[in-house]
Amino acid sequence: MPVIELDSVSRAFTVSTRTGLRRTRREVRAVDSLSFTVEPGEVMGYIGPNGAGKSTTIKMLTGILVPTGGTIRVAGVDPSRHRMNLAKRIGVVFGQRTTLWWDLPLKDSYAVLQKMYGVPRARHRENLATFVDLLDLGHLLDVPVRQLSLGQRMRGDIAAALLHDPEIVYLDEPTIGLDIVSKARLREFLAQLNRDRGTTVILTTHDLDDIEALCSRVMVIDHGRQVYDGTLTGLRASQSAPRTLVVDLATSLPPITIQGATVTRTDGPRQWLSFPPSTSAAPLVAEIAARYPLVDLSVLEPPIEAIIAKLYAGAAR
Ligand SMILES: Nc1ncnc2c1ncn2[C@@H]1O[C@H](COP(=O)(O)OP(=O)(O)OP(=O)(O)O)[C@@H](O)[C@H]1O
Repeated sequence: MPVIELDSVSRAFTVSTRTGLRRTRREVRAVDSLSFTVEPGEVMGYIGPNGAGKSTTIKMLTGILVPTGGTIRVAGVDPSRHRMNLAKRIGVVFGQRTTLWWDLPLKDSYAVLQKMYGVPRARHRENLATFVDLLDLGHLLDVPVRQLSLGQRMRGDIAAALLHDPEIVYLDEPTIGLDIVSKARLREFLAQLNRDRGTTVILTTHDLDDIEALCSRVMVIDHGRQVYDGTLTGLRASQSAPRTLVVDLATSLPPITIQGATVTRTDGPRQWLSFPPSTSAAPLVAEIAARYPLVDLSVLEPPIEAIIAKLYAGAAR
């Protein structure tokens, strides 16, 4: 049974603008007839250009905002009507701002959260020990949040969002501003959380490496409407961006001729062959190996940034 269900969900805002003495009001449809379901344990990337409606969707899923149309169920309940009860079953991390108490040491914030959520002491201790270990928070527990670096604070925030064992976690730009090593560690942690605890994760990000590293499913929205829902592989195929087979031959040769692929570049014994996204590389490799002195090879996928840019541009048109 889905843990998240949206049926024709819309959210409109009335914005007023002033030109000279005239004030005009117009309606902005931040989310427009959105329908989708998420199964328990899924890790879904939720992406779209600026102003696409991602934060508005997440706010409706947490019950902060009420839809102006359609219905939402999260963990079986309407989020805006059961916001307090639902809070015990979800975790939220906003990369841009902390939910921790600025002047308190991390460990005091965690103690407050344990009381707020009514987490049994033994379970709290167990969870805290796990997250302190996995997120390397041991040396930071006595430090007031205001003194933490961005990466340290983010790790602290993620532990805070998970201490009450939520079934669903919404992460809004969790790796924003982090260095490469911190990003990699955070992604590893989230993957492990999903693997070990079956936590459902909805991840909003502009960092497509987050999506590549974590998400079995990606949903793209633009102007409040869904423009793609499926796997990353499917997304690549849908935009028909070609894949590239890079072959290293024993010697420099003129461009090789293979059915179903075209040489786009050569550099000494290395040649780049472009082939359609719907095709498997296996028969091409077999043919090249049979006819040419093949030493090594690799397959390059089209950069995901290029595919997303193409998709956004298409949706905008
Ligand atoms: N409280 C509000 N009042 C008026 N308009 C709003 C409000 N909140 C959002 N909007 C508008 O709704 C649209 C969607 O905004 P939203 O913040 O959901 O986008 P987003 O996809 O999260 O963008 P970003 O990637 O920039 O964070 C935008 O046009 C935004 O200006």
